[in-house]
Amino acid sequence: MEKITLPKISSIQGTVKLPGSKSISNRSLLLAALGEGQITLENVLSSNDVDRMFEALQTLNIPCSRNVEERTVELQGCAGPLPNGDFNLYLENAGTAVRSMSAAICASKGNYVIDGNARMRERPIKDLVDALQKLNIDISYEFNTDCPPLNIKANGIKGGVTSVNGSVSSQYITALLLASPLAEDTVTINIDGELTSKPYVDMTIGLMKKFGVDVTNDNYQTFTVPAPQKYINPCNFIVEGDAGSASYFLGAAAINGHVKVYGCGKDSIQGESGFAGVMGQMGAEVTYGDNFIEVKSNGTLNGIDIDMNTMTDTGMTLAVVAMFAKGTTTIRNIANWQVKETERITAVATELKRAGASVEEGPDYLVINPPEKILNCEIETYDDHRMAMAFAILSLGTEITILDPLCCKKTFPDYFTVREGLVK
Ligand SMILES: O=C(O)C1=C[C@@H](OP(=O)(O)O)[C@@H](O)[C@H](O)C1
Ligand SMILES: C=C(OP(=O)(O)O)C(=O)O
Repeated sequence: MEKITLPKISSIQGTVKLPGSKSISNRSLLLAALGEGQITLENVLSSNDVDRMFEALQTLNIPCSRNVEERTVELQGCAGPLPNGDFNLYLENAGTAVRSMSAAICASKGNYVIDGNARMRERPIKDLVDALQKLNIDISYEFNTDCPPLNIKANGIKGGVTSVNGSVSSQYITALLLASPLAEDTVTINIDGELTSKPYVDMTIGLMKKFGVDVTNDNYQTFTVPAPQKYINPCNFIVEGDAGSASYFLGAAAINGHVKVYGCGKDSIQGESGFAGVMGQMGAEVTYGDNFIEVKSNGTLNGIDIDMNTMTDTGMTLAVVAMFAKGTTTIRNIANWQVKETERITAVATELKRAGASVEEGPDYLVINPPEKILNCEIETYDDHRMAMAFAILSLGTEITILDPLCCKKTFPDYFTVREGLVK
């Protein structure tokens, strides 16, 4: 579909059963593959990012089967490193899959190529490669670009001390952590600079614990993973609903409506679940339950000045909600938005301006002043699922056209259908 024109709507109302979290689906698939025993994963997301991870496990000949309708995956783990051999893995633009697989495969023995689509070939991975090279792993770039494709001549991980820049992506630290129990000896990871997106590292450590492995976190500056340790698969594991996907409905409800999302609640392991709290700070009525989050509009939203480093994905939803708030919204500490699906600071600023806002764009911040009236226009999405999903919220103010809306298939293929069921 080339574009979708969304008519102006007055409110958004209803309940949503959330699709599984992309981050938890991809972590649990890899953990299950490394773990000992048979496991059933439930509520696994079906979307490009997770499909590529599942296919990679199939390519590696890991015994696994999937029922997409029932959202389940059955898998027999390797009880240690992934299979040895020579394999090429294509992971499209799935950062979670490319980064974690690049480190995990180093524990095996063989020649592996890890590649992605054109945008993935522009997304930096040097910090992770440097950190792996410091552990004496033979990993290099196919084209000398500091980006995938990567060539890995894997011969196990000995262990030892490494360091990694923490300011570009937490996924590098997640990748090192997930692979470290497979080493022959303890791995110590020192973080250079301030670690970005910390809740994603907490998620990694929490899930490693669920699969039987301990990590010591010394104030996000040093992580120590005693090795070797074996991952043990629990019999079954339920993937939480995706808090990032929830934000498009909860953000719209904060403007005008009432939405309850199921599958993710007050004890969520996803930092992005804090997004509803941000809506609360702006003036919406918010309830966190055991397995739901509910947002009701309270009439007026006020602009906010906020550090969104811990909610890097839902910060984009906030930028669009800001178009409906009274006063200025400033979103800070978001430098790494530029190395994601697109250069997100620039993309968000450009499209908000197209819809009439006055926006100041900095290297790590956005200042958004909403227009008196949101303009009916065509929104470019830059092959970024979150651009398509977040900018659909503008339909609460005007008819809006979203170009290439199906780029949402990266994490939420049904987004526009589910949204349609809620519009009033
Ligand atoms: O570890 C993860 O699952 C993720 C970490 C975040 O990336 P950064 O650490 O690069 O901010 C986030 O943007 C991404 O969607 C998922
Ligand atoms: C940054 C994102 O994805 P990735 O896992 O590819 O980094 C995202 O989903 O917003």
